Amino acid sequence: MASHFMRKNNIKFYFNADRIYRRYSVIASVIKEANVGEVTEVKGWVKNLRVQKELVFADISDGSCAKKLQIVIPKHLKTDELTYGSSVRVIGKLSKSPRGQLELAAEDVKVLGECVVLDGYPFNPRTTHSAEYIRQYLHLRCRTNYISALLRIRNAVSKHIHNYFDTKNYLHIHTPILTSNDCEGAGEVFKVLPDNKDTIKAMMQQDKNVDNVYFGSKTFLTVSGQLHLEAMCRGLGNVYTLGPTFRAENSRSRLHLSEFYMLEAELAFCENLEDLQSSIEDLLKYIFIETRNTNEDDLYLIDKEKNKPPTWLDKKFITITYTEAKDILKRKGLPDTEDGINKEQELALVAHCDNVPVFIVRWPKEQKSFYMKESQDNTKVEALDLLAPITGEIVGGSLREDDYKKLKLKLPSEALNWYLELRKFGNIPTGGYGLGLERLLQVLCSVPNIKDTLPFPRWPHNCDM
Ligand SMILES: NC(=O)C[C@H](N)C(=O)O
Repeated sequence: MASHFMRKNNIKFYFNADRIYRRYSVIASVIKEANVGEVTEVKGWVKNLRVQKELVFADISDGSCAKKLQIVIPKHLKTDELTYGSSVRVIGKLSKSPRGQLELAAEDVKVLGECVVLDGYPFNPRTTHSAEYIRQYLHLRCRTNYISALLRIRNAVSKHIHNYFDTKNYLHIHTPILTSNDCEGAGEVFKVLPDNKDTIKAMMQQDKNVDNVYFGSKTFLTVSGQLHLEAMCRGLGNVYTLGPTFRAENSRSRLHLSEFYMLEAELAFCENLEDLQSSIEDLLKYIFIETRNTNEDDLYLIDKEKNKPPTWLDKKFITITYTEAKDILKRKGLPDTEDGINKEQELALVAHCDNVPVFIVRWPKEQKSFYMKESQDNTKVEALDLLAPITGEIVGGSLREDDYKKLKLKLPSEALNWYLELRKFGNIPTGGYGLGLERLLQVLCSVPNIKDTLPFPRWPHNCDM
């Protein structure tokens, strides 16, 4: 449509026979700049449509922010294709509504993509759809307020994480996704094999064991980048990674995914759990505060009642030992479990602490992984779990065993000799932790089901697209 353009203050303006208008801007910047009087082009999806006698009011959103822009359309510009859910391009003059809200008085409206609601479009502006209902439409659900707000917050949180570590001088390390180690030893690895007959045939001529055909040893999707981070930490200092992580756990619970994003940090020269704890607490508070600053509207869109700042933001996190935690649970009369602390018990402990996050420290060594440092009482390890409201466990971490002889005895496989060797050459004490990004989002936004915190969740029998 536009035949020429010109620039003013580095903004492109198009002009054709009868009008000059500012070229397409996302709604976030149109609202932010609020240039009343300017003729502007916007594009987006119709979220609401109210047809009145002379005018049609359409709320348009384009995903760039939580807010919608109201478009005021003279009746003669309304076509049959302009319906709820359709995508549109509108040119109009920005003005203030009688209530002082920014709106666009449409001069030109073009439907870019029709949306035939009767043809099976699953959403409807007059219905409040449940999260379960929306979850059936993974390919369309980013059009809903709930999911779009969560995905904008997810984007912001990952930026805040990188900013935080950048200001603290940590190096961001890309740890591998394909690996031969099962860091946690919990039997939850996905095995990777080539899906190509010729490759398999050629490889099998060298090695008859089908498990070993690809890289010469069993290959898994990573369950944790920790061991690789530990290697990097002994040369680069403080390091972290934020990437996809996989667990073949046969669980469909509201807290589990087969593929999730884990933030893992490894702290150089870290000699006690208290230092590890204060760095976790500092990070979490930073993310919560920053996200409230950057995404207040999105938090409000998700749930204006529940998403008030948590009461614990200005309180110190609580610390109790594993033994004390077990005593508390006993006094509360919860059935005892020999092996660790289950979800119900985790949430009971958080409630006991007035919903302030609580570190459970010094765990029985047989319950934890081989790499954890033995406590002075050698039945325990210097490990921590951080429990939070909604999810229970949100962070797991430990000091790492730095005694060569002890580690050698606990090493689960010779394939990890490289890891053992780190203790031989200029070793340093380190500690680190892993924080699941999706669980963090659950706590931050009060989201009951983890499957709503990422675009395409994977869980057993659910990997169709
Ligand atoms: N980096 C960490 O300490 C996290 C730990 N490896 C886990 O997966 O729980």
